[in-house]
Amino acid sequence: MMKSALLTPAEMKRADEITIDSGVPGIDLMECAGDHVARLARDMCGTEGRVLVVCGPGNNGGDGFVAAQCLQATGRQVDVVLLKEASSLTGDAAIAYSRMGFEGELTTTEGLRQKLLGCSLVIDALFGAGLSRPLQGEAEAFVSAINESGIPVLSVDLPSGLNGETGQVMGGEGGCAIRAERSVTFFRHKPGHYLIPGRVLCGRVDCVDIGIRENALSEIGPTTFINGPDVWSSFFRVPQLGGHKYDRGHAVIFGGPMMTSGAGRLAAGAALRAGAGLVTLVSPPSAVMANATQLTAVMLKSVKEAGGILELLKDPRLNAALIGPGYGLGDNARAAIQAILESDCALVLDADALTNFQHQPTELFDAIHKRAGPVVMTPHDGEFARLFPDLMGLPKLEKARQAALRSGAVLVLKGADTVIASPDGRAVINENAPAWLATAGSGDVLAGIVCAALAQKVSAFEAASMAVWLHGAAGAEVGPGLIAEDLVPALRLVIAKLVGIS
Ligand SMILES: NC(=O)C1=CN([C@@H]2O[C@H](COP(=O)(O)OP(=O)(O)OC[C@H]3O[C@@H](n4cnc5c(N)ncnc54)[C@H](OP(=O)(O)O)[C@@H]3O)[C@@H](O)[C@H]2O)[C@@H](O)CC1
Ligand SMILES: [K+]
Repeated sequence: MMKSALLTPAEMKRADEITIDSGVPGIDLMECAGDHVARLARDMCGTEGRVLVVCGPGNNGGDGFVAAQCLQATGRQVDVVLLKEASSLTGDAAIAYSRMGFEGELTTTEGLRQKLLGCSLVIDALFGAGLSRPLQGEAEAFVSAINESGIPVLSVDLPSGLNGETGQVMGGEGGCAIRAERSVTFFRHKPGHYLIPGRVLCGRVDCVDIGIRENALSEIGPTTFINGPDVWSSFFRVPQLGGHKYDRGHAVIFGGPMMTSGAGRLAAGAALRAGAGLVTLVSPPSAVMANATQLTAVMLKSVKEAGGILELLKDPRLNAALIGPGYGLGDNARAAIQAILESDCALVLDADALTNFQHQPTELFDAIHKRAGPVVMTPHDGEFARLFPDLMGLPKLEKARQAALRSGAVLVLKGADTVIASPDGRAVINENAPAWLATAGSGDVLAGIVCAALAQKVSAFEAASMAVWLHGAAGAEVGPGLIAEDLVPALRLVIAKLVGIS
């Protein structure tokens, strides 16, 4: 799990301190960091052209001085531009500057524009983890001039202006940040490398080892991770010889009336493909015929109202349920959801199941807190806003964490940078979803996969993380032209690769 840990800038600072306290001089870390920056710079622009290193007043600038020295040592033409006088540098950055062997130039924005003419790469070493406020004045003007030049940028640690914890530009809409082609960070990625817009501003990100002590992580205790098998593979159930379909759980999908019955079918198909031993699609009588003509391995059941649902879920073999996709709104729908909440099975609430409680969210959260079985909620931003309007101004990670805590559910806040947050404080950020995945029915498939993982008795946080990753991987497998129906067969290929039988 520690392999996939993400560190906030404050946690990274702590990792630096722990390493330095253990006897590694800070300047050694900086020299290692700067050396990597120089290597990547050479990678980006080959042997030709002048490199411009733009350095800020802190240690991010220090990495820039080391990179400049390394590049010059290999015969590269390098210019260093300073945002603040060299005499104001302190600590490791001052040491790196003095070792550089040539002077940086303190210049104006106009001077920077002149320097940018004809150079083949800019190294952005203005601000990294120590950015504490929106860029203004000369710093803002420097960033604008670099972006306007159109010259490829390699950012050190983070694109200057980007908040490494939230992935947002410091200062929001009115703020500004570097748009990099590549970024290089140290020891572990930061959440801001994966959260949008940070992910877009960073370009490709390399994470390199600079000698930070691995055991710093156990002291720091990170709570944010990048999603991948490292987070949940020990929970992934592979069928065993001698096993039984009942060992893999029985997922119940509650589908809607005929005209919106497709959503339930997509979810049911996905649940079966994702490994639930049995799947039953429960629907109102009006939809049974439509479902029966299109489904074969999925079992069907017709239930009219909440009383029937209560009765059905008394069977303990039905151990996971999904309600929401295409389900419908209104008093009857709300009563059905309340009936399901009263059962003990693991539960996924999606789409209409969330919208049905937009005017009484605390009623929903109270029911979730009271029940024994786990709940996963899978809202997109619009559904989230209906249940948690007061959290909308927060950065995405914080939003998801607070919503999980308040509701008592594992919260999957969907998007290109889906965040999965647990009420216990853990969160993962997903990064494998292609843009093609943003299409009608895609969320229904995801909800079905979550339900399948819960049916296989995977804990809720790992079930949600696993499902989001499988869904993204299936999307990548299908690629351009993807429609939701394609995801279900693609899951087979993804699972085969995952268990090493491709
Ligand atoms: N030994 C180590 O620790 C290692 C660190 N490493 C590297 O160090 C980086 C972190 O260094 P850092 O902590 O010095 O922060 P950094 O990003 O350079 O900025 C701080 C300076 O900027 C200033 N400032 C802030 N916001 C501002 C604004 N909006 N506009 C204007 N000024 C602003 C702030 O001033 P103040 O807030 O005090 O006014 C301060 O002077 C990290 O990203 C990595 O690259 C690696 O070499 C590995 C070893
Ligand atoms: K930077």
